[in-house]
Amino acid sequence: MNLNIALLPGDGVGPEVLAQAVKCLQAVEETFNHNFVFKEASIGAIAIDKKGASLPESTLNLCKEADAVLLGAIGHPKYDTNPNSPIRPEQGLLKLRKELGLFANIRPVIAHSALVDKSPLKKEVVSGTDFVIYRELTGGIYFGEKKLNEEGTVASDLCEYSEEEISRVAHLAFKAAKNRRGKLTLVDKANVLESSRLWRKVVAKIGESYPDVVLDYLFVDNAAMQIILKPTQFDVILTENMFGDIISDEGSVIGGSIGLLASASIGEESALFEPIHGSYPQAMGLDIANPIASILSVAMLLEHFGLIDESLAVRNAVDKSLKKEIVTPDLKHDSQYGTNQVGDFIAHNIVDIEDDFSVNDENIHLGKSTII
Ligand SMILES: NC(=O)c1ccc[n+]([C@@H]2O[C@H](COP(=O)([O-])OP(=O)(O)OC[C@H]3O[C@@H](n4cnc5c(N)ncnc54)[C@H](O)[C@@H]3O)[C@@H](O)[C@H]2O)c1
Ligand SMILES: CC(C)[C@H](C(=O)O)[C@@H](O)C(=O)O
Ligand SMILES: [Mg+2]
Repeated sequence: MNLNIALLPGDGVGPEVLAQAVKCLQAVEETFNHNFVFKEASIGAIAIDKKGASLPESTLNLCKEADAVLLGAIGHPKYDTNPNSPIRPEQGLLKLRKELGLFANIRPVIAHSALVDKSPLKKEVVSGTDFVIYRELTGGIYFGEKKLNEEGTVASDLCEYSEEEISRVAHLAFKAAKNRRGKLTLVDKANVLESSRLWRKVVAKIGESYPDVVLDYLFVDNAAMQIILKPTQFDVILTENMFGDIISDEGSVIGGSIGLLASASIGEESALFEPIHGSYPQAMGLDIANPIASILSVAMLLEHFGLIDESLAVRNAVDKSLKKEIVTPDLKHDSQYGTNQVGDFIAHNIVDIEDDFSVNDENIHLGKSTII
């Protein structure tokens, strides 16, 4: 397959983890005889420094022309410590999501069997966790009207949703639930918010056309508790933009590190793949950031294009690194392995499943558990 892939390394550890993802894509390209063309562009704080804009026009155009976008991370402490800065790295990512129409953000949360002792939660709580969050990505409070009065003493952010915005992501979530274990949980705050009540109405109506899927509802405060109390109860979680942002970072604790959680952002015509974590500025240049979230984003990219064996090959290589404990210090505090070595190990272990006799049933299950 020929694929044009736009690479946006971004800030902090973004370039370091993205480099490992690219190594893996190159290994897939070679092993399975594909042709991937990579073109790089800037976004975030580095783009502000270089071009005066967090999403330069040239970057946006490159992403629009590409088959897929692979992003590292954005964000810089000089903006985090100055929230009043009129120009911010995050604006670049939000604008990119909006311009590409990436309305569904898919974030799988899986407790890998080799890591159940690494979570701060008890092994018996996290074992068997396998759910996926469908987060609406281009609406809600992130994109509603923002106001600040002249004195700078009163501010507001509007949380607005239309039926159409809810239904397009809901359909994707129901389809995923149908292909998984048949359960969808809508997470909202319908006891308080009008927008959440609209979510319930629209999702309940759509649910009627998915009779194989059991739909239930949780208020977000309770959901935040249930996710760490009994994560195995979840299959697909559907939620609005901000709740999805928050509960996905919370969910990452289950697997042992946020450095493991990948995501796919899907639109009608574009798709972007990125770790859920940020630019982790404290780790920049130290070769300690976990590259697996970025590498598993590659697995999701390959699945998106129907390259299932290829995706499985990436997942199996990740699996091998976890089982052999070739991992970064977030998963093993005295680990001798850095970002680059973990990336090298995984890339070198990407083999066609038909030639890999070490693959066992668990690998195959893990490979197929992320349906996008
Ligand atoms: N999609 C994105 O690019 C994205 C996402 C979240 C935050 N951000 C931005 O990133 C900057 C830093 O934000 P933050 O500190 O709140 O969140 P962060 O995700 O960058 O880091 C939070 C903590 O998570 C852990 N962590 C993150 N990535 C890791 C990795 N690859 N390996 C191991 N551990 C990892 C570290 O303990 C870190 O202290 C901010 O500017 C923020 O706006 C960007
Ligand atoms: C950086 C920020 C705008 C972003 C978000 O809130 O969506 C991040 O936290 C994420 O989860 O991708
Ligand atoms: Mg986030």
